[in-house]
Amino acid sequence: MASKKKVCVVGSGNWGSAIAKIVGNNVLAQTDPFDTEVRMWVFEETVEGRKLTEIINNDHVNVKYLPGIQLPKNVVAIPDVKDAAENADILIFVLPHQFVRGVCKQLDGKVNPGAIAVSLIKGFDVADGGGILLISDVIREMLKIPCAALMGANIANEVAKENYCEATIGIKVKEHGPLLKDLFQTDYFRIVVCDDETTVEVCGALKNIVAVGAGFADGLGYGDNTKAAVIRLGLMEMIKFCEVFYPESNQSTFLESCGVADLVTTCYGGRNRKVAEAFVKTGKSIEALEAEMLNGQKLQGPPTAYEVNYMLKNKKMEDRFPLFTAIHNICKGNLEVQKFMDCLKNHPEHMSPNPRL
Ligand SMILES: NC(=O)c1ccc[n+]([C@@H]2O[C@H](COP(=O)([O-])OP(=O)(O)OC[C@H]3O[C@@H](n4cnc5c(N)ncnc54)[C@H](O)[C@@H]3O)[C@@H](O)[C@H]2O)c1
Ligand SMILES: O=P(O)(O)OC[C@H](O)CO
Repeated sequence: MASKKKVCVVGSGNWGSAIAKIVGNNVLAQTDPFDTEVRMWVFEETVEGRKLTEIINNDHVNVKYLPGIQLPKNVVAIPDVKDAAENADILIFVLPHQFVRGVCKQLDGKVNPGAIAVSLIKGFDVADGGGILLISDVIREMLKIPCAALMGANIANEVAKENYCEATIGIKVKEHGPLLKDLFQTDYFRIVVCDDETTVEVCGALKNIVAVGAGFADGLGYGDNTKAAVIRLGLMEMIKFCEVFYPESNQSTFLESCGVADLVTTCYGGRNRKVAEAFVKTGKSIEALEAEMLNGQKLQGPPTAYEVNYMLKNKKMEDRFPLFTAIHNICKGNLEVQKFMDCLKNHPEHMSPNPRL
């Protein structure tokens, strides 16, 4: 008889904890093929005098990152990532993208060579030579295991409350589709599997930049029509980005939850939007507001804007992506936020002749 598949969640922030709830319940309901214990790596910290791992293992709540939500008792918090990942068959990577290399370094040579990974991480990694890497590429290259991606319109607090939503799993290895769908799907979290893993992941990363722009528009006092324009121009740049840098990309993937749906939800309900609005209204730095407003949660939009700009600048292509470029420059203090409206008004999408006619 084949041994049961052991699952490890690498990360335990807001989304990491919400997904551990789903996966913990799903493995209990499907003891074939899954082992009933789900190990969750927790970056240890002290919360009100107690270790966070101790709180999660005794009270079954991540009081810091997902307060008020009961985690299943079979989700076991472990402070050492090597112990958490030991012998795992499925590794779910779900941590802020700025930490992924450091965590993979700790896991180097320690993961089961037959394991598969799935990345829920939104962002890029800057590469030598002026380019960027997908986070799944970093995981594949550092751990030498295959990696899928799960992205979608999934604000963690809403998913944790079991409000209906959808997600997209992008795979490169066909057999991973049904297994991962069984692991993640519930009646309130509906999954579509597609074979365009790259676009799934690129959408998840880029929409966070657009969400920062949506927050700027909100902070400047504009209404929903303006935000819709930010979303549309952002979407056009996302599509162009895939056409230019990932020509194998399939445009129909933008219609999955990982595409337009995630863009919309993030531009209305996400953390990037919220902090960007406060940036305009308070004049404080993004870093200060992240610390002040998010209680340890991390923004992905501003670092992703930097990573994208790093590549665009190196390739002398900033002017082809003026929205992404302006958002990065505003975050860095190189452009006044009031100039954001000029960026929208003068966007090449409005120039004649219309490139699509
Ligand atoms: N929160 C959401 O609604 C949501 C939804 C979908 C996808 N995502 C994506 O999931 C990924 C993880 O997001 P999240 O919301 O779970 O995290 P989060 O924003 O809650 O980040 C906090 C986590 O980072 C950990 N951390 C802090 N310092 C660290 C360090 N030096 N090294 C390693 N870990 C450290 C903390 O312990 C905590 O677990 C991100 O890429 C995010 O874009 C988030
Ligand atoms: O809160 P944000 O802005 O990090 O966005 C959360 C998720 O990515 C939405 O799917």
